[in-house]
Amino acid sequence: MNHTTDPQWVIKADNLTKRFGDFIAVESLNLYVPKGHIYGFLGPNGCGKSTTIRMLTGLLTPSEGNINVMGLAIPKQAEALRHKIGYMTQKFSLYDDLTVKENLQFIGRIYGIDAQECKKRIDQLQSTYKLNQYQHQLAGTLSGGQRQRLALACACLNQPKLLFLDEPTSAVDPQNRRDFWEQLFDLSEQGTSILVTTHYMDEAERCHKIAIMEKGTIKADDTPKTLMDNINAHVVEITTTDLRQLKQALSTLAEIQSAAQLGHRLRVLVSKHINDPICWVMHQCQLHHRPLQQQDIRLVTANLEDVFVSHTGQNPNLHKQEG
Ligand SMILES: Nc1ncnc2c1ncn2[C@@H]1O[C@H](COP(=O)(O)OP(=O)(O)OP(=O)(O)O)[C@@H](O)[C@H]1O
Repeated sequence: MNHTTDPQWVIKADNLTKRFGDFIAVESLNLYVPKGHIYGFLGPNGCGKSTTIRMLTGLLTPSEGNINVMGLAIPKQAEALRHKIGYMTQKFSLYDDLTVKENLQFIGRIYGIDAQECKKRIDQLQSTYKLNQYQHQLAGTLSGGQRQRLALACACLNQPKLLFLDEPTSAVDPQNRRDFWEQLFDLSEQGTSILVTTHYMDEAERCHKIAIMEKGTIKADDTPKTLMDNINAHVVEITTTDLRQLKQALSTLAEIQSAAQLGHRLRVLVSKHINDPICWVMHQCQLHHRPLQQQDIRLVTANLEDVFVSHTGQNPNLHKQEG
């Protein structure tokens, strides 16, 4: 593949592999992120998302493969890349014993931004990310949402054209997550491309494109809508009593990709090769002495969580709790 500057892609990774001893954390991964996109990176805990980001940002040397980020060959030109990107790590690398403003000033000095220009940008960022009233507060005393806004402000101080965000909303309430995504769309509109990892399906659905990763490889990548339209399963919902036992019974069948309870409903993914999933599920329930009425069962439209489960065999919310 030609690794000269290609305006269409902001990230191109070919055959990327990372081994830690005998363990393969990332295996022959190909990733293409179009310029201007918010690109979501999904996958269970430990599937290799952060390792991939660390290779893409030049912090970790791949065992094999080629990386080109914004026209730069990585890791060879990692130093040049550092000035062009922003990176918000999972732990929001803030200095707890510095104030909000001091954190921003410190980052400004690391980037070598001229003092007057830096002051202007800090004023702007503190205003954009609603940090003005906290500017003299120690970062260590901020709430989760405030820390997140400060971390994003720090990542944006050098006006990057590409942002890497590793689980940026994990400690943040729904309203703050919503506001955060509005800020991401503002950045996107201003021409910033964004690669963001998340375990939240509602966030994944907001992305222009997503990749679903499992055990070091990408299982699927496309727009959320295309992935939902082309899911390789029928999605069936059952409303009846004894859902726990029904779930146990259905889960043993090879044709059932997953069965998950949602309140009074059981959401079941049935293999696509079953022609009439309603009839087939009703028959299986009958065989397990749990007959269903026609009104107890219906075909529903796939959501992104169904897509995730069909590719990874796992429930994204379980990963969050385990993580
Ligand atoms: N320096 C290292 N040495 C050995 N193993 C490592 C190292 N860094 C990562 N790993 C392993 O590589 C695998 C992938 O880890 P990674 O942090 O990339 O996962 P992730 O998809 O980002 O997970 P999460 O969603 O929990 O953040 C894990 O099994 C992890 O233990």
